[in-house]
Amino acid sequence: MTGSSKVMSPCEALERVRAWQASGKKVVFSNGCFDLLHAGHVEYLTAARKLGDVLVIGLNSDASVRRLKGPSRPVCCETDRATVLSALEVVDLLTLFDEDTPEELIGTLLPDILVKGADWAVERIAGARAVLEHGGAVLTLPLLEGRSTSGIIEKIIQLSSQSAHCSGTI
Ligand SMILES: Nc1ncnc2c1ncn2[C@@H]1O[C@H](COP(=O)(O)OP(=O)(O)OP(=O)(O)O)[C@@H](O)[C@H]1O
Ligand SMILES: O=P(O)(O)O[C@@H]1O[C@H]([C@H](O)CO)[C@@H](O)[C@H](O)[C@@H]1O
Repeated sequence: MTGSSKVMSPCEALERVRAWQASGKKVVFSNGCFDLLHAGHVEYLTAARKLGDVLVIGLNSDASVRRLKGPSRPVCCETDRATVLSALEVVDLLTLFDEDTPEELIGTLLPDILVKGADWAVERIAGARAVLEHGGAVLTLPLLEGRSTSGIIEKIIQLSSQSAHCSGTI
């Protein structure tokens, strides 16, 4: 499917997930803000996809990201974040959620495998209980050290203040 056709409403996503599961496919789910995509995201999503047959992403809406990461975030709007993520070959389906956590979405979709990066302890992962109670698995994947969206933002801020000093504008 092309990028845009991978982006669906939660209802459409549920239909697709149930159809995949009915045909014996293992559905992997992960969620996140995915603001400025970096190599850690790509490696993690590639590894997540290999855990099953299809990868479904729950993407935080702009309002959700703002509540979680502060008023200056996200840098990229939800439409752009969805476009970038769904262009990755390893992503099979993407749906937005507006809540603070994907608890409700995961409880509805009931994926076979729920994955987050190792920055999240399993007991803190939203939706873990529902997936485990339904016989699924909850896993964390290693982080690619030194990569983060906030780190990229910090680096840009530092570089711009250095260039401002050099040009004498501050
Ligand atoms: N360096 C990394 N290596 C592997 N996985 C990562 C890495 N950074 C984030 N992830 C995973 O990617 C998903 C999305 O995380 P998120 O969008 O918060 O990335 P981030 O770079 O940590 O952003 P921020 O710095 O704004 O918190 C999460 O499941 C997280 O565990
Ligand atoms: O991009 P992040 O900050 O890794 O994504 C968050 O993950 C939270 C996690 O699933 C623990 O619950 C989730 O609650 C939050 O909505 C973001 O997706």
